[in-house]
Formats: sequence, C-alpha cells, structure tokens
Amino acid sequence: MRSGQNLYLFFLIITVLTLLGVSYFSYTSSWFRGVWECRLTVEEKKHGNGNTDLIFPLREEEKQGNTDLIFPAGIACAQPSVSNSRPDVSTMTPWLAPIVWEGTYDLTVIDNIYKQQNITVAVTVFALGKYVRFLKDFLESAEQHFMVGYRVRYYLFTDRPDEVPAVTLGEGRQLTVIKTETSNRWQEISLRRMEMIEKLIEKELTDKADYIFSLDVDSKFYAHWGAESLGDLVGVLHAWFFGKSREHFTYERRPESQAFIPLEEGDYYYGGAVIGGRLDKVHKLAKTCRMQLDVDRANHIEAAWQEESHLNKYFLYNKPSKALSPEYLWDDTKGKPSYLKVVRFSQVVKNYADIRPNP
Ligand SMILES: CC(=O)N[C@H]1[C@@H](OP(=O)(O)OP(=O)(O)OC[C@H]2O[C@@H](n3ccc(=O)[nH]c3=O)[C@H](O)[C@@H]2O)O[C@H](CO)[C@H](O)[C@@H]1O
Ligand SMILES: [Mn+2]
Repeated sequence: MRSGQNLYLFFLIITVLTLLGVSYFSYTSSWFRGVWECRLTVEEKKHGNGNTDLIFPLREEEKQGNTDLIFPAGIACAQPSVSNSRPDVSTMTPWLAPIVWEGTYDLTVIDNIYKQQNITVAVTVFALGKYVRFLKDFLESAEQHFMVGYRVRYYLFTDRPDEVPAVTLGEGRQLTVIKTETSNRWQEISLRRMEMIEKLIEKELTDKADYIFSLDVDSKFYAHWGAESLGDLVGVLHAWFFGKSREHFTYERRPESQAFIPLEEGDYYYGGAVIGGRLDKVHKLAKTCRMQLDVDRANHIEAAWQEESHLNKYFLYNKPSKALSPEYLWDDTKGKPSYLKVVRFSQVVKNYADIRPNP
C-alpha cells in the first residue's frame, strides 16, 4: 500500500516536472527569443478599428496566396492603347519586366484585380537613434498615400520605442513596434536590415502577409503608391543614376567583395531604400544578401554602399519581375526633369552630421 502511494507520488512529480519543462521550452524558443537579439516588445499597437480579421475574413484559397489575375465582370474600363503611352521613357526592361511610370497603368483595372485577392502588405521601417524623428512624416504620409484601401502591417524596428509618435492609422492598418539593438555605425544599421527582414519573414510573416516592402524611413510620400507596385520581386531605379551609363554606377568594384560587379555588366542602379515583393522572393533576396554581407565581414571588407551594393549584385543575377521608376524614390534635393510626372516617394533633405551616429 505504502509503495503504491510512493509510486503514485513519483509519477505525479514526473508529470508535473515534464509539464513545467515543456512549457519552459516553448516559452524560451518562441518568437526570436534566444535566437535573435531583437525582441518583439509588448508594444503591439493596434490603431483604428483594431482587429482586422473581422474586417477582412480570409477565404481558404486566399490564405494560400492566390495570384491569379481575376477580373470581375461588368466593370467599365478604358480600352488599352496599342501604342506606348509613355514614348519619353522606357517602360520595359530587356527581360520584359514592366517599369512602372505614371500613365502606364489603369488604376481601376489594377484595383479590381488586387482588391479581390484580399492581400496584406507588410512594411518594414527602421528608425534607430535619431532617425525616429522621420517617423511622424513617414507614417502620416504613408497613411495618406501608401496602399490605401489595402490591409497594411507596419513593422517598426527601433531602439527608442518611447519616441514612436502616435499616428492614427486607417481601417485595416496596424503597427507593430519591435525593440531593436542599435549600433554606433550607420553603415551597420543600414546593412543589418537584410538580416532583420530575413528573420521577420521566417518567424512572423508567413501567415500574416502576402507582400512585403522595406522602405527607408528618411522619406515621405507625396502621391499615390498602390497595387501597381506589387510583383514577385520589385526594385526601384535610383533617381540619381537613371539614364546614366553603367560605368558611372556606384556598384562595388573591388573583386574581393561579394558585391563586386565588373564595369561591363549591370542593367540599372537600384536604390536600397525600396525592396519589395512576395514573401518567399524577398526572403531569398534578404537571406542571400545577408550571407554575402557575412562573407565580406569575415574578409574584412565592406561594400561601397553596404547592403545596397549587395542588392544591386543580387538584382543583376536575379532580375526583378517589376521595376519601379524613380517616381517611387525621388530625392527632395533633385530638380524635376520633364519625364517625372509625379513624385510619389522622396528622400527628405537631412543633415548627415546631425543625425548619424558616425561620419
Ligand atoms: C535612397 C537610397 O537608396 N538610400 C540608400 C543609401 O543611403 P541613405 O543616405 O539613404 O542611407 P540612410 O542614412 O537613410 O540609412 C538607411 C536606413 O537605415 C536606417 N538608419 C540609418 C542610420 C541610423 O542612424 N538610423 C537608422 O534607422 C533608416 O531606416 C534609414 O532610412 O545607401 C544606404 C546604404 O549605404 C541604404 O541602402 C539606403 O537605402
Ligand atoms: Mn535614406
């Protein structure tokens, strides 16, 4: 009888210990903990109407990411022209990826296709150190112009969560703040975005978003940026290098770097401030660039323009399926040529010495 009781007690203790072990293990291995130094903070901020699931219930086929270009019946649209609507600029890359310019697409057609897909667009924004000062304008202008009418989830990486401004977000839009270690080198901050994007997609986004954009925070939206920008893999043509001959591109030119591009190669110079596409494609891009950055680091070499150099290398050998014209990444300090019909997103003028942690 006594030994029966002891046995019972023994099994009870084992069961309790096992349960404790399992719950501790699942706690420590959850969401980046112990794997990645950046922790998702408690500050999951929900704005607007909050729970977007109620607003946009997902059907089974939508969860699987249906990319068919289904167009609803009975919608009146202008007939497409048989000639090029923008003869002043190239609207197609040599591998037949569209270059998106004002006048090349019909927003009614675009929205009728993409609204049906019921997509979610994730946006990564990094605001470390003094770059938090750009957040207010960035977010407020994004709310006015970026993917309006679509579900948007901002993922904001910052070391200063207390300084994140309260911006009222529209319906179906939400912001998650991720507390992040900063660095005393701006180059490091910029290039580490690749690793963060890679991990965010792996750990968090798989069932939460269809597309992702990584955008520079020191920028502002001035006009419509919508579903015409969506594609499998999307790059933006850098305003300063558009129309320049390739030997003037600021690619990495030292063969010792993984980002090296020889003078006689290269299509366009892409800006590091805008990277977009479907999750799997952007994940592959971010992971590849992160690995190339790691190799460079081990070899004590840093590419001329950090992750932007690696991005250009990647896009040279893994062509984007869509290129955004410089309308999608202008520069406030740059005059406006006649081909630029609209500025949608532009880098704000900044005093580098004042805002960066190092020269
Ligand atoms: C327009 C454009 O294509 N810009 C690219 C360019 O210079 P930029 O002069 O645009 O680089 P930047 O100083 O804006 O840094 C890139 C981004 O890193 C973040 N950041 C940087 C420093 C800091 O102290 N805190 C912080 O949060 C922030 O999100 C910023 O937008 O080259 C960089 C790499 O060299 C990046 O590829 C930029 O995307
Ligand atoms: Mn920038």
